Amino acid sequence: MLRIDRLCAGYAGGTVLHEVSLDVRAGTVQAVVGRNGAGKSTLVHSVAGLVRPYAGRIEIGGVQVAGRQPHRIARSGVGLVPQGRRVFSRLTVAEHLVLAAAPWRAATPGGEGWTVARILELLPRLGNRLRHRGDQLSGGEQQMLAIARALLGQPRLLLLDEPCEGLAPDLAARVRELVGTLARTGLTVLLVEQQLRHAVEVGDRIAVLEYGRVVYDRPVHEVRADPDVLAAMLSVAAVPEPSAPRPVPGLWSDAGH
Ligand SMILES: Nc1ncnc2c1ncn2[C@@H]1O[C@H](COP(=O)(O)OP(=O)(O)OP(=O)(O)O)[C@@H](O)[C@H]1O
Repeated sequence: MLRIDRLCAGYAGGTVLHEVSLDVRAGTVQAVVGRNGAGKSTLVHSVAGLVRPYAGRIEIGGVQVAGRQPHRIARSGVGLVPQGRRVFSRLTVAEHLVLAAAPWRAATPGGEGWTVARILELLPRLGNRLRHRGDQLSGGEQQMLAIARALLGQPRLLLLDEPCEGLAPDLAARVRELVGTLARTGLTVLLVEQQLRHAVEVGDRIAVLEYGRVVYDRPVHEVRADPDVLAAMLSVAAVPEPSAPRPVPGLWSDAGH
């Protein structure tokens, strides 16, 4: 569904991604792990059209999109959940959802797509926060909103850039659970994670990016079955858990967890 072939990309300062290739099957989660500065966000931004590749191909559903404008890539079915959530501090949850569900993005008449109602069914906590502004939400709620906003664009491919960053461990686990749920609806997911042990919880394939190069890319069962590889990769990707002051109970539903 997503095929990245020998992608080279970077900034005025130099090349960040060196001939990166990945093949992501429809309805699967491809996790990409790597240290700070390995090029994970640059990869995600290249697929979303925010960074213009120097060379290589990016095919989505067989269509080459590398170098296209970001809005064209979004309309071809790519949703981005950016690092740091990027919700608007002054807009309410309802306003975010209304904007994201703009008419040109409306779900298909057959009801196949994501609607606000379906989103609120999946993430009921957002329904109780409709009048809250972005800056009044917890980190977990902001993350849910960022995912909801991306889903309302009716993506076939969802790009998630470190969605668990800065979340308490239990909330981070729920985000990964949600990612798994979304993949089971048929969505294809490219998930950037810093920690391998989190990536293996949800990824169908795990790739490791080091200094802008894919140094490892295998199905998750092979990663799990090979403790030596796991240890080596953990030393690549291991970073401490983000410290969070306290968990927020009942974030995902009013019935608590
Ligand atoms: N807009 C930019 N202009 C110039 N250099 C950039 C820009 N964005 C990122 N870089 C550089 O590109 C390299 C890769 O950064 P990138 O953000 O892709 O890494 P990352 O793996 O996502 O890191 P992190 O885990 O910290 O988000 C880094 O050296 C970074 O300083």
